[in-house]
Amino acid sequence: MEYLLGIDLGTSSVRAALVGADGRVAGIAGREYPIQTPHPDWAEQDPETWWQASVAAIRRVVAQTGLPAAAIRAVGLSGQMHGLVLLDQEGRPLRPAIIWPDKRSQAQCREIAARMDPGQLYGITGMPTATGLFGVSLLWVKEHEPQLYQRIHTAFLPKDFIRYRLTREIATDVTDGSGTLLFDVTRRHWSGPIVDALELKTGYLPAPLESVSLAGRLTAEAAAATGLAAGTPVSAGGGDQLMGAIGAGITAAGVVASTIGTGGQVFTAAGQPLFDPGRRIHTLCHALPDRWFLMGAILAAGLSLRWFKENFCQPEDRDGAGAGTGSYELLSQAAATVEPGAQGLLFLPYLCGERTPHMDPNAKGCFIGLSLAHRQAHLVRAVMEGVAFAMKDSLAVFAELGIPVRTIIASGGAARSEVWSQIQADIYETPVTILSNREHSVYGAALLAGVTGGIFGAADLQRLDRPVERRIAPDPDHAAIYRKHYTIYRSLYPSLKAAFEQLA
Ligand SMILES: Nc1ncnc2c1ncn2[C@@H]1O[C@H](COP(=O)(O)OP(=O)(O)O)[C@@H](O)[C@H]1O
Ligand SMILES: O=C(CO)[C@@H](O)[C@H](O)COP(=O)(O)O
Repeated sequence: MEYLLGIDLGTSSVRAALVGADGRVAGIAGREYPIQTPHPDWAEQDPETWWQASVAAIRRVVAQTGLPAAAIRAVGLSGQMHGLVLLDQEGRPLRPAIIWPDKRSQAQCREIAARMDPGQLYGITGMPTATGLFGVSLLWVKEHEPQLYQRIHTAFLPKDFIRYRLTREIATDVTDGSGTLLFDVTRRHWSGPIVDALELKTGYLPAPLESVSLAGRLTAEAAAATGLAAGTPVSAGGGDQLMGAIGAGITAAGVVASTIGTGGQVFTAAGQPLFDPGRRIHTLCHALPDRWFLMGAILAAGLSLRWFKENFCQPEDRDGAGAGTGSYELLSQAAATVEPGAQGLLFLPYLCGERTPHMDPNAKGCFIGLSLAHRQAHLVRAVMEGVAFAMKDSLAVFAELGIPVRTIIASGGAARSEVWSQIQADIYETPVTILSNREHSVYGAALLAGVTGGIFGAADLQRLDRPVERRIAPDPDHAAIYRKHYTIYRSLYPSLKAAFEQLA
């Protein structure tokens, strides 16, 4: 049988998966790396570290499956979105990549709003202006590192660096391009008027390919490093959420994803670009050439629970052997002992500011309603519920815009927890489905490589069987409690906005 290799360059780790021509995952391996914060608001990663981690993950998954390199028909790429990677003329990184959680560029956001009407900008890009977006970070580099800016030969996105090291081809794709704030999402190309208005250049922006396109072939140098065969085709690939959509089969209206990983995303597919007059959702190019992608994104989703665990749950952290998953299991068990509503306790998960729906880098995390009755388990449950309320805000925007929500597919680390999955179904008031294969992004990257490599047709991606692990129905009694709490939750941000600004 022939196999496809998917690589997903995440924010915390890179994952490599081998998928057979029958659509089954033969093996998966990962390698973690840190986020550097040389200043409190900064978030950077070293592209060379990404490459070394990718090589290690590829070698590990190939060794695990024992497959010969010749059996791998094509390589596909998925990656964390919005980050800025800058190369010099020799193809060397000019500086660490500035990645999506970075918040240094608030002044540039204001400057962009002064240079271009925000409604007009959103109408072209489909992106609300926010710190951490490629275009905003690029403007920061131009203003703060002008000498380095002059030496930019290539500006592209995180997974593009991995493709470059595999093939030595400089390229990007429409899905990642459409997350930059410099892209015309309807025309699926860089926007000349925006680049001109921000006094940037187009010369260093690679032509955007459709995700299924062949972007290059593995060089002898990359073959030696990875153990793969020289000449193996490599597809353009795309942003991790878009590859996740391919992996989970989200290619038509009505099927919606709720992903609670480090960040959280609610997304679906559409036959045409759709723009939110409130500029709360992101409209991106879908990985299928005739489709678009509508997404609400929250910043501290799983990250909120991780923050709580690491700072306030030392015994659980220790008892879970520090392995991450074990300690989350203990917290899930604790949350399950508490009634829905956490005895009147609410949590706002704005630990890093917020994107959808508030688009406010100054928003702050809060527990509201604390009393002497509350124990640690109540706080854990409130964190899980607060994250689900924040995700429901995106579903509420979808409802307002007439975007249908018939099925919700949950994924990310939170879908490993029975209690958190039930909380999602109860708060969304919609059944939640969990697929057996939870690694949607790396799986989607491999499937798309199958189209590039000629194993699948694009239509097969939609038809492929995606076995269901479980379906969770909302509990009507819980839903009634959460409906009341959600009304209170929604009233809190407007009441606290001014205080958040003063605390910033
Ligand atoms: N067993 C679990 N129970 C509850 N939450 C979990 C569990 N495992 C992971 N998580 C949550 O998922 C988050 C990690 O999600 P994951 O999708 O693995 O990360 P990434 O965003 O790096 O891909 C953690 O921060 C945690 O909040
Ligand atoms: O910011 C977004 C989407 O807008 C994220 O999708 C990032 O692309 C990183 O995702 P993870 O590495 O947390 O899965």
